Amino acid sequence: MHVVVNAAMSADGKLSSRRREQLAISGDEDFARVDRLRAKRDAVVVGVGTVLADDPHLTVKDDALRARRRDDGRSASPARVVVDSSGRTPTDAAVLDDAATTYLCLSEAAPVDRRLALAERAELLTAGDERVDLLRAFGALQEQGLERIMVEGGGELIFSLFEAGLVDELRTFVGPTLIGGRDAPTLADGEGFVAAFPTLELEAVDRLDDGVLLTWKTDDR
Ligand SMILES: NC(=O)c1ccc[n+]([C@@H]2O[C@H](COP(=O)([O-])OP(=O)(O)OC[C@H]3O[C@@H](n4cnc5c(N)ncnc54)[C@H](O)[C@@H]3O)[C@@H](O)[C@H]2O)c1
Ligand SMILES: Nc1nc(=O)c(N)c(NC[C@H](O)[C@H](O)[C@H](O)COP(=O)(O)O)[nH]1
Repeated sequence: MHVVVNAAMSADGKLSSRRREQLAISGDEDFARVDRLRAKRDAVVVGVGTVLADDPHLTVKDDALRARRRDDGRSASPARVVVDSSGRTPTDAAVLDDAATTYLCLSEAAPVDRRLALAERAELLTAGDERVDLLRAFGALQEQGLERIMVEGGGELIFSLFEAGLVDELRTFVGPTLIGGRDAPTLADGEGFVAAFPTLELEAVDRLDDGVLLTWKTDDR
């Protein structure tokens, strides 16, 4: 399995404002790059915080990219995956439409009524007691044939994936804006590391829109 985390952040490292609403940090060029990256992957993963804040669709948008996937015998868009301990994904969320297969990674804490409501629209996987056990959940995704994984956020999930040692590559678009705010989500939130900080190796620096795309490889994979 190969896991690439992709996100856009402001010049001061925020993914959104303290209101946690969807905020376009990327410009057209970066969104087109994200679309090409999606088109190359087997699955696109987000945390439920991102579903609740952004209601993303996570599909490939460009017709030529969709057609190329179909020509290769694949679905037009990769599978979508939501990491959602207690099944908070709304049943009318855009990721649950029929544009692609969707997996919900739940924990044992997800109530039965939520499971029943969501099972009609998604494949349910369970790993972990209170929170989703990401090592087990990603192992289950691999068993489904999902090898090339892209993670699109948010900050809580990204931190946990680094903590679990699951990240191979990190791509961050740093946009020309400053958001600020101690409560605004950053690229990696969660508890934070105090020792054994994951180290990264810089692979590429590319100017894009009015910002910069940084491509990093992780050292410990
Ligand atoms: N700029 C970008 O590229 C970008 C991308 C995605 C999201 N965002 C923004 O980020 C914010 C949402 O991010 P977030 O950090 O609140 O939520 P998130 O998307 O990271 O989801 C976190 C939630 O996932 C669930 N979860 C289950 N198991 C988990 C585990 N082991 N580790 C971590 N989470 C687990 C928990 O309910 C947790 O609250 C929104 O403001 C959104 O607009 C920005
Ligand atoms: N690359 C990127 N640049 C941004 O400026 C931004 N805000 C996001 N945020 C990721 C988030 O999850 C978005 O909501 C989905 O990228 C939307 O995906 P859709 O168009 O609905 O398929 N991602």
